[in-house]
Amino acid sequence: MDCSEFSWKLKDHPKLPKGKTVGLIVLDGWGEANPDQYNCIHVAQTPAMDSLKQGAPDRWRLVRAHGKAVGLPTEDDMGNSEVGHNALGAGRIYVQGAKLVDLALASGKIFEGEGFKYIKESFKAGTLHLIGLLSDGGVHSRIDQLLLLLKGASEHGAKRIRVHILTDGRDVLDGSSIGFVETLEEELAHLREKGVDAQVASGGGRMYVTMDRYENDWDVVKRGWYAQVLGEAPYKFKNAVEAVKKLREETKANDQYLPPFVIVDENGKPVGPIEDGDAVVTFNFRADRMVMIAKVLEYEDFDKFDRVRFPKIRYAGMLQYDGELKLPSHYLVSPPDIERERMHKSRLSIAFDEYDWNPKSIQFGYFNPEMEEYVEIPSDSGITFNVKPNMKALEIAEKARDAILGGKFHQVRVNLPNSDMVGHTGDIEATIVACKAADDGVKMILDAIEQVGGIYVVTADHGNAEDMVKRDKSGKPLLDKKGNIQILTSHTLQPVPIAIGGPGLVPGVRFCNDVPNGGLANVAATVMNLHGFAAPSDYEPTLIEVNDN
Ligand SMILES: O=C(O)[C@H](O)COP(=O)(O)O
Ligand SMILES: [Mn+2]
Ligand SMILES: [Mn+2]
Repeated sequence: MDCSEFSWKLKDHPKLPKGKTVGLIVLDGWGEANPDQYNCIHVAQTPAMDSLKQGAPDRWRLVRAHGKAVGLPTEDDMGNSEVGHNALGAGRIYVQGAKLVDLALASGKIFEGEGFKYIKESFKAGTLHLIGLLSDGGVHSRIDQLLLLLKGASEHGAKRIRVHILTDGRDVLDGSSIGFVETLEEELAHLREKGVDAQVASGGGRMYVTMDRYENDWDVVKRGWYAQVLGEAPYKFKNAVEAVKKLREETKANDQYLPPFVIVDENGKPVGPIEDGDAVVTFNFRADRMVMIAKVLEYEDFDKFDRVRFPKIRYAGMLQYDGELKLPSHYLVSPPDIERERMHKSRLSIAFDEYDWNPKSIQFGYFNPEMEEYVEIPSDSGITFNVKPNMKALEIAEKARDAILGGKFHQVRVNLPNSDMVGHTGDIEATIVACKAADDGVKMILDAIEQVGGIYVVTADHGNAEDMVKRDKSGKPLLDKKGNIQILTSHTLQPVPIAIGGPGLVPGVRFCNDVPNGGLANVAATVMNLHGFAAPSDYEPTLIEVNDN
């Protein structure tokens, strides 16, 4: 784009007025699916969301929130917060991290880039360590990418490789980690046949080891540091398959929460602590749960916990995880270059500290600090969210309500996390409570919009709570070997609702019929219209039209 021609200024919408307060609610993990007992949104009392659906048929519709509509490689890829919020904020479909890594691996360019050249310098004298989430979930990482990376690294000179695994059970079925470790072990055995000294060195469950986010709990990262770098953990095993099987049995922990372990040799010595001169790659492409470990691995000055030993390593991320902090400074694949959202309106964003549209899930930061404010409501830490499924929905809704009534902002947007965070625990009863809590929050915010004569937009970033069971192709719940239903802790491929309304909405506004495959990326243009602006021409088209009759 020629910068001299570019202007952030948006054109006026030909028909829609400016000056209305727009309340934008993103329900986290709230999709639309068949109504049955495993659809927690259906089972829960959700009068506010029900009334939006039943109230005005041309102001409620579904939009796509998975697969190619949000820049993911295939239609089998479920949506997630990062890609969903990116699409919502960017108004266009950008190829996301998963696909960028696929392309770089397929073309081999990943091994020619600056990041790989940098770590390669350690291959002669040092060990290559790969740390990341071991599953095929495709949200944070993918095992097939790890296997290609292992193969490519060994072909490019890595002679000693150690893998530090984080078991999933959140984006994939609980218990599936055993199979993923077996697959990894097979590949490591192949490498060993070819003369590469390759082994798993440590591990632990993703929610308990390493993959914390937004500095919620540094102990999570510290446990990982001890296992991966210092070679110290409460559990020691000779091999990783045995480790995962035994820990699941003995501690009754699920894959997400397995305690940290290290692999030791016949003499009880850890096989792969990270030492001076080694190379380290964190192979997750998604950023949010990698920023903290990137800081620990990269920052000279660090005071969140005592690292005991800070090895001199060459470290690269799969992607750069934080564009503002330029963290890590070396990376194998460039992240999506998402243009900043264009919105010249004052706004308040309120989020539970797990997510937000902006700035954390994407690398935007403040557009204009004088016109924006971000509010974070701290989450409960140290518990799984099924214990307190109401979470902070009430506090979030009250903040949003007060901001709307206060009249300082043109736009107040809010993320209600309950259905997603509790849905990930796989606890169906608790998820039903969570959906009701989110709906209560919606009601409070819609009431405030009503009072100020504003406009609301209610949507979601991806599905989760609307389907809590793994199904066969015909939609029938799948049973495990013991005859129990297989609980689905992950997101889904389902579309999500979007509803508009409020006293400030011009009566003729409705969803148009000519965007039948509309997705989350179409929401930005829609919201711009509701603020009285036309969207830029390169945006995905608006979902609304104004009927003058
Ligand atoms: O990181 C997580 O919690 C899950 O892998 C995905 O959930 P999210 O995309 O809603 O964050
Ligand atoms: Mn989400
Ligand atoms: Mn989620």
